[in-house]
Amino acid sequence: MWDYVKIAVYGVIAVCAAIAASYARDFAYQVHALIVMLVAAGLFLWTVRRTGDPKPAPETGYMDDVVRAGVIATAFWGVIGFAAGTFVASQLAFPWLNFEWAQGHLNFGRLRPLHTSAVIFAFGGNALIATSFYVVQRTSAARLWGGNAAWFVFWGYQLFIVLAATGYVLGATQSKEYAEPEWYVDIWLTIIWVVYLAIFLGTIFKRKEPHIYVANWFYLSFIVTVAMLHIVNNLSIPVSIFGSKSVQVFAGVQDAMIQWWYGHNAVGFFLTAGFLGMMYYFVPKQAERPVYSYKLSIIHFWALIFLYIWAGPHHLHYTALPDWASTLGMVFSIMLWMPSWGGMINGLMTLSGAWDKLRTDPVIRMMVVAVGFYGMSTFEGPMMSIKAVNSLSHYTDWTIGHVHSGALGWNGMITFGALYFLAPRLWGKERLYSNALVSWHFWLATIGIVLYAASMWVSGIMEGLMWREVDAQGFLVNSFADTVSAKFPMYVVRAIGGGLFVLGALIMCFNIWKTATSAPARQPARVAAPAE
Ligand code: HEM
Ligand code: HEM
Ligand SMILES: [Cu+2]
Repeated sequence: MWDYVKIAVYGVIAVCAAIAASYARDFAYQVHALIVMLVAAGLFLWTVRRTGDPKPAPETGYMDDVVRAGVIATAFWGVIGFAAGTFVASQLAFPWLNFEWAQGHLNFGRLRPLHTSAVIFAFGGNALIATSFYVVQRTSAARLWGGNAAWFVFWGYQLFIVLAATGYVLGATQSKEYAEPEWYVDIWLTIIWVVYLAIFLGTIFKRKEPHIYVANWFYLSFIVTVAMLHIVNNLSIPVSIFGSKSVQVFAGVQDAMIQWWYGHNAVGFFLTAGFLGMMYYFVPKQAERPVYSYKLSIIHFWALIFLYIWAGPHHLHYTALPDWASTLGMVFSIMLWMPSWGGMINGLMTLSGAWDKLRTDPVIRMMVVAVGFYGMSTFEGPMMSIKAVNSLSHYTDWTIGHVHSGALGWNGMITFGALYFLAPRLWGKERLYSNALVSWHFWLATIGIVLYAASMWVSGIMEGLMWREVDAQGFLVNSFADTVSAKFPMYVVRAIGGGLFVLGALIMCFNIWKTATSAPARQPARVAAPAE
């Protein structure tokens, strides 16, 4: 019965998508309609062929297939996103890489959002979904709630990524940073996100462990807040149901404020709270030590989520935003330093009594560097939010350096650590294929980050100072083009740093692949064990 419902739904979607493709008012919309049509038609055929097959007995252990798929997707999108980053970095250094034949598709303007979405949503998002599914099952001693709904979230999310990425290259964008996808892609993501929330909550409700471990608090705040941010920032009215263009509901300074309320809290809840959930599970597990202070974890959780939500206006200093709002954002940003460092201290001190592991275990080294970069970028952020500092740093590469010390150092390294933790366990292996390769990855990535951050500090502060330099008569000394050409060496260094980072990620893919295929096996424990 259920199969027939599915067949009918897939069939209707495929037909509607075909109609939409034929009425499409723009090329991006048409391509998207065709992609949806093909996916729905494929699912239709697949379901038809399997209808009436005897159903396998329902599994009872932890649901790890979807986590395995998530690990592969994270590594895959990571390489794509880092490579895209290295390419756009090279385009800034060598403008001829904006090939004439690819104008309007593969030039910097089109590829930049492709990079940001690939790393944040495809790499980071898959890492968050996969690890949250793993962690919530282990800490609740319960199988994921909702059965195959987890697969819907996984594949639905990949479809979202493909629609977003192809949209950018074909020019469908609502021009809001980190929220570029157009209205129908936003609606699709909303549906996936609601199912994701249901699975996560459902698993927590049916937990056998009375206590809800703090990592789950962080994951939950990430899921709930991202839902809220996504819906409010994407309120828009499509120009036509058959076209990708839409018009934002908010306008002017209200739109800017909503956008940066979203943008800042995307950092706060997507790139921070979710990844803290990761830290709170994987660092203690890898170090084989309990969390340093459970009390601190609760205090810094509430302080963090309460403070983050007010800090958005620090992205709009010296704009049409009222002065008081900008001051409010600055004050909350400075206060945010405290809970951020509370989290960092809790992560680092979890190693107390196990510091020797830094010498022997490259995975724990990766996690410690991640937490260190988290501390650095959450010190730098509050400093940059001070209006006087921001008047220098804003619009410069300093911001880009800040972004990437958080993104590469914190998000990247903690994810690599989690993947290295997960790979042997998910594929039932005794250990990783090679710890030496983890060490190689560690050093390549660390040197890459240092080259990236250092070159951007130099270039950012230099261009900021060049822009404000005036002569005795009060005339500007430098033209804009002077500042651009002065940045050339730093741009080359940054691109080299990016290249090292990609190389490290490729080594990780190789290591995980070899772990899955040829590391010595271990007896897999597939039944739900007590919370671990
Ligand atoms: C190989 C690694 C990477 C390289 C070479 C790289 C390079 C770049 C470049 C060249 C830009 C554009 C800067 C500009 O417009 O001046 C950029 C922007 C950005 N990247 Fe990356 N990136 C890398 C990895 C990552 C990762 C892992 C993340 C996030 C998890 C990330 C997040 C971002 C964000 C959020 C922006 C926009 C920053 C802003 O608008 O202020 N990047 N990246
Ligand atoms: C206490 C924590 C933090 C504070 C107060 C903070 C503050 C700031 C400030 C003031 C800016 C510059 C705004 C501008 O001049 O345009 C900024 C930009 C940015 N920060 Fe942070 N930051 C923090 C942590 C982080 C972390 C941990 C990450 C990444 C994981 C991050 C990612 C970003 C991104 C992506 C931007 C660029 C936004 C854009 O213009 O596109 N921040 N942050
Ligand atoms: Cu912010």
